[in-house]
Amino acid sequence: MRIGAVSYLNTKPLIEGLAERRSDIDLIVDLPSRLADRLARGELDVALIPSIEFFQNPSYQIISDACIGCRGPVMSVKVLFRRPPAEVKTLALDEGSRTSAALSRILLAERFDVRPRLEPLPIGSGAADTKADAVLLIGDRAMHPVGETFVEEWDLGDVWCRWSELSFVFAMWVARPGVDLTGVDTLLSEARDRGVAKLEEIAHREYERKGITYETCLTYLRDNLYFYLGKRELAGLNLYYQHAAAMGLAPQGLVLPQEPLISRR
Ligand SMILES: C=C(O[C@@H]1C=C(C(=O)O)C=C[C@H]1O)C(=O)O
Repeated sequence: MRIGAVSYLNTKPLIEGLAERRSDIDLIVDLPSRLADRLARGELDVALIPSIEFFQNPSYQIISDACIGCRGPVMSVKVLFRRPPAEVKTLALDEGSRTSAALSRILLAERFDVRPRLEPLPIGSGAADTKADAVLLIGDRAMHPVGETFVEEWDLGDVWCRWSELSFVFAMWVARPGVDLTGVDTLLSEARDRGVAKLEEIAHREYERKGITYETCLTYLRDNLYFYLGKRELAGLNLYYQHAAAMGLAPQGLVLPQEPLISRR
C-alpha cells in the first residue's frame, strides 16, 4: 500500500511509527498539492490530501478520523498583506497549498468583495520573490519571520474559526476507489494516537531541523493543530465546502459526512 503524507512538521504526529507497523506499507512524503495530484493519477492508494481536493472526486472516501485541523490560530498558514485586504489586486499562492489557496480567496471575496488576480509562488521562493499585494504561505516556511513589515497579517486558522465559529480542516486521509482498506483506519488512528501521546518527543526530534525553538515546536503541535475529525470539524468542512462550491472552486451538490467516522477498533 502506497501511503502519501504531507512533508511538513504538522504531519509528524499523524505518521508516528506508521511505516514500521506493516511491512506492506510504502510511506511517501510530499507537498500537499503534489499528494493530491499523485492520488488522482493513481500513484498513491491513500493520501493526506488538501480537503478541497476531496471535493473534486466523488469516488474518493475519507478513511480516518485523523486529520490536520485547527480550532483557532494555526500558526503555519498565513496571508501577508502589502496593501489593506480591501485594496488587494494580486494574490500569490503557495504552490504547496490547495485548501488554504481556496480559503484565502473565499475570505477575501466574502469579507471584502475582493477577487484578486492569482499568481503561483513556487516552492523555492519566499514572499520577497513576489511583488503581489498579498502572499499566502503555508507549512514550515510560513512559521519563520519574513523580514518585511506587512500592513496586515492573517492567520487563516484564526480568521476562519472566528468568522465561522467552527473548526477548520486543512487535510484528510483519503483513499482512491478500488483499494483494499482492511485495517487502514485503525492503522491511521493508532499512528495519530501514538503521535499525540508523544508530542514532546516529536518536538525534541524536529525543532532544530525546522529552525524553531523547542517551545514553539511543541506549542504548534499541541495547541495550534487539532488532529481529530470530529463533529465540529465536519461542520466546518461542510461550511467551507458551501463557500467553495458557491465560488465555483468545488463541484455543486456534494453531500459530505456530518457524523464522525467511528474507528473500527
Ligand atoms: C496547517 C497546514 O495545513 C496544510 C494546508 C494545506 C493546504 O492549504 O492545502 C494542506 C495540507 C496541510 O499541510 C499547513 O500546512 O500549515
